[in-house]
Amino acid sequence: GLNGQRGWQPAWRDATPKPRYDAIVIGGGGHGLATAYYLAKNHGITNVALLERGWIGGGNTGRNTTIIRSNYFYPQTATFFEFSLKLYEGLSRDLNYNIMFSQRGMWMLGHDRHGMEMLRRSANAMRLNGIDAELHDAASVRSNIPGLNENPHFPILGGLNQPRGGSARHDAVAWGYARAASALGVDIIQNCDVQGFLIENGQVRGVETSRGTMLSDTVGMAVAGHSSVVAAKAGVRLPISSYALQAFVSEPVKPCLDTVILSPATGTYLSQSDKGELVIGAGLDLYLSYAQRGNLPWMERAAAGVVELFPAFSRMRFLRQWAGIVDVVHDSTPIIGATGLDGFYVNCGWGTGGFKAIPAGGWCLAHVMATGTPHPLATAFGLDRFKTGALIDEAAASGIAH
Ligand SMILES: Cc1cc2nc3c(=O)[nH]c(=O)nc-3n(C[C@H](O)[C@H](O)[C@H](O)COP(=O)(O)OP(=O)(O)OC[C@H]3O[C@@H](n4cnc5c(N)ncnc54)[C@H](O)[C@@H]3O)c2cc1C
Ligand SMILES: CSCC(=O)[O-]
Repeated sequence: GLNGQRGWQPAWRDATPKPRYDAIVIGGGGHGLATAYYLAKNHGITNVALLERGWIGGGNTGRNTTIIRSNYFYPQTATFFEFSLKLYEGLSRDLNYNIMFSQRGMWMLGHDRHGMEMLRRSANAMRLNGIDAELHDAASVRSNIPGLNENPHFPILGGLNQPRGGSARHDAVAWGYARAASALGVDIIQNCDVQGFLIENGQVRGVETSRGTMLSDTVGMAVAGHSSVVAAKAGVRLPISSYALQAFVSEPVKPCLDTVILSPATGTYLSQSDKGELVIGAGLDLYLSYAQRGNLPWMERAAAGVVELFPAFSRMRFLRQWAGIVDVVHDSTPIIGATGLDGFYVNCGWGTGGFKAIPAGGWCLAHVMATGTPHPLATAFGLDRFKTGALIDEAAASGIAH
């Protein structure tokens, strides 16, 4: 076995449910796993159960196109996503697990004067928030990204680069948090579907699951596209609509693209994985759905967008296509915090852009579960903003998938 241990050691204990925990986290994606880890690491709460109805990382965290960036507009969101990026920068060391975070830069392309105006606005907002941002003219974009098309339909007028942006291996983020949380005492419990809540006088007392009842006065939920469905079991309504967001990978080829590109006008974003596949994203399905599968119209549109940018890729073949169910909210800003049911807290509303938020999202959900008060970075992300109207409209920065 490894390091002289007896036999093969799993990365995390496949724990047997206990009747009572100090905290329960529902959802074995990145946000749930990070929450469980930070409950133990930051707050010393180790008698924690992480409940996942399938396998950890099987939801959006294992299905996304892995773009990490922090080019948001408003101080609240820019500060939050920049904190997340900073956590990502030290995460392999913190978890002692190589998440393969590659700060290869992240380019947003400007194809017309409106697009360039948006990029200038984004760059100014980033610099005002102390975030690295570089505006480039067309010649500089082309010198940094060889092979871009001379395309009259989508001319390259310029681009915004965030040099510290990039991508990471999504499975490794989930597995790294799971292994580190398990080592601190967290019970990782897979194949455990949360089917109901125990509630007494407005206070959560536990959950009913496919593997029995587990008691706790503190329950956190991070289930992304299934947030409305699960919260409804606790009598909590969330302003979330669930859509399928698709992604694709091509057959693996030799290294040909060494950065991350988002092209709002073509509705395409792409990078090249370490295995050599082009990782391609496109837009949301325009109808509500829980079907984690792709369809031909988006494949055609994604292929068209890639070829408009890189004609040389027109001979490549798609290898796989899939979808995840994303949790879209009206202002494209997350919801982290209390729900009105005492002891029950949520982390959701990430829509198409919550992979980059996993470290900070877990950090802040753990904080409010441990202390009962919102983390300073998440005070603006409360559910109450949908009553007060204090929305933070990040639709323009939250990704190009809307
Ligand atoms: C195709 C695609 C591309 C994307 N690209 C990017 C990107 O490039 N950059 C970026 O920042 N974001 C991106 N995202 C968004 C990002 O993937 C998500 O916002 C993020 O992964 C959400 O993490 P999570 O832990 O909240 O949810 P998930 O990883 O979906 O985990 C939720 C878990 O909850 C479990 N669950 C659900 N119901 C129950 C229940 N009743 N009981 C127990 N468990 C339950 C599910 O099985 C699931 O494993 C993309 C998403 C998709 C689908
Ligand atoms: C799915 S859009 C990717 C992102 O948020 O950078």
